[in-house]
Amino acid sequence: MGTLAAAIPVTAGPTAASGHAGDRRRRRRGSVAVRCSSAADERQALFSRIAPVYDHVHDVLSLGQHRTWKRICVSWSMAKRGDRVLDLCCGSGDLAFLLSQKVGLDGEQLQTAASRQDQRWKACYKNIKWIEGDALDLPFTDHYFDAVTVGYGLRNVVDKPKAMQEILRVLKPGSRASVLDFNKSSSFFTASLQSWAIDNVVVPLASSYGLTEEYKYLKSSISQYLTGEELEKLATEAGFSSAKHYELGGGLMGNLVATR
Ligand SMILES: C/C(=C\Cc1cc(O)c2ccccc2c1O)CCC[C@H](C)CCC[C@H](C)CCCC(C)C
Ligand SMILES: C[S@@+](CC[C@H](N)C(=O)[O-])C[C@H]1O[C@@H](n2cnc3c(N)ncnc32)[C@H](O)[C@@H]1O
Repeated sequence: MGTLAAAIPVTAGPTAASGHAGDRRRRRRGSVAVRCSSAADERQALFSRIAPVYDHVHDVLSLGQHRTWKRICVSWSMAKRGDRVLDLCCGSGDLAFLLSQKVGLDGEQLQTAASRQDQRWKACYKNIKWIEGDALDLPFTDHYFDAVTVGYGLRNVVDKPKAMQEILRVLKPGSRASVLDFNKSSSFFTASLQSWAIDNVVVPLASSYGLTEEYKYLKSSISQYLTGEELEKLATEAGFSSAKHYELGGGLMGNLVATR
């Protein structure tokens, strides 16, 4: 189990009710879905250990660039005002908050999100539902979302084809999935630079927070990940009509855009 976040702006009246009809678990209208990070297995426990310093470590290590990469991921999802969107593997919610601003608040505010005590709190964030769920068994009906984002999550799920099939299932026809992650580069130079940066910058800094092993996992997870070309194939084999992987950050990161 892990973390999901759905930004679901609702218009007053019947749409609001139908907005819940799609939930497999049929939550009561106005129910508060509270995000709780499950520590069901070691990988979830790893992210729970990182959570307290997650944003700060990333700001320092990427010189704030991770926020740019996340904005690009959300932009390429084509989420727009009034859409119903999902941020899968949402973690501390960076992409969910960006999506929330994209889709905005239309009409009645239906949900109270788990609040993140942050002076940047915006009214639209009330359209977010924080849900504990499994990317491999999403608690939503078919064709439920106008866009899905996954930020640094697909690399961490144990069954990537199943995750892509679930994303496809919950997307409306013609909608997009935007998947941001580290890039498993085919370039020897880029792969060597990335490996050097993780060994000599990322892990030493993470060690100062007592997170040596956690960030050593990062390197092994990238080595076991898929290249951009393999991610495109993963998406089309799952049933997406088109898929394109774009390199970011000089090839250190990558974003897959797949259209249903
Ligand atoms: C937000 C980022 C990574 C999230 C993340 C994902 C994982 O799967 C992990 C697994 C285990 C431990 C930690 C993570 C994890 O943090 C990307 C930005 C943060 C990176 C750690 C920074 C990487 C820096 C580049 C290698 C070099 C950047 C050079 C230049 C400043 C662009
Ligand atoms: C590196 S964090 C990414 C957080 C956030 N998306 C970001 O961009 O910073 C990976 C997240 O994936 C979640 N995760 C891993 N496997 C999952 C699964 N099967 N279902 C749902 N979430 C999962 C973890 O709980 C963690 O919050």
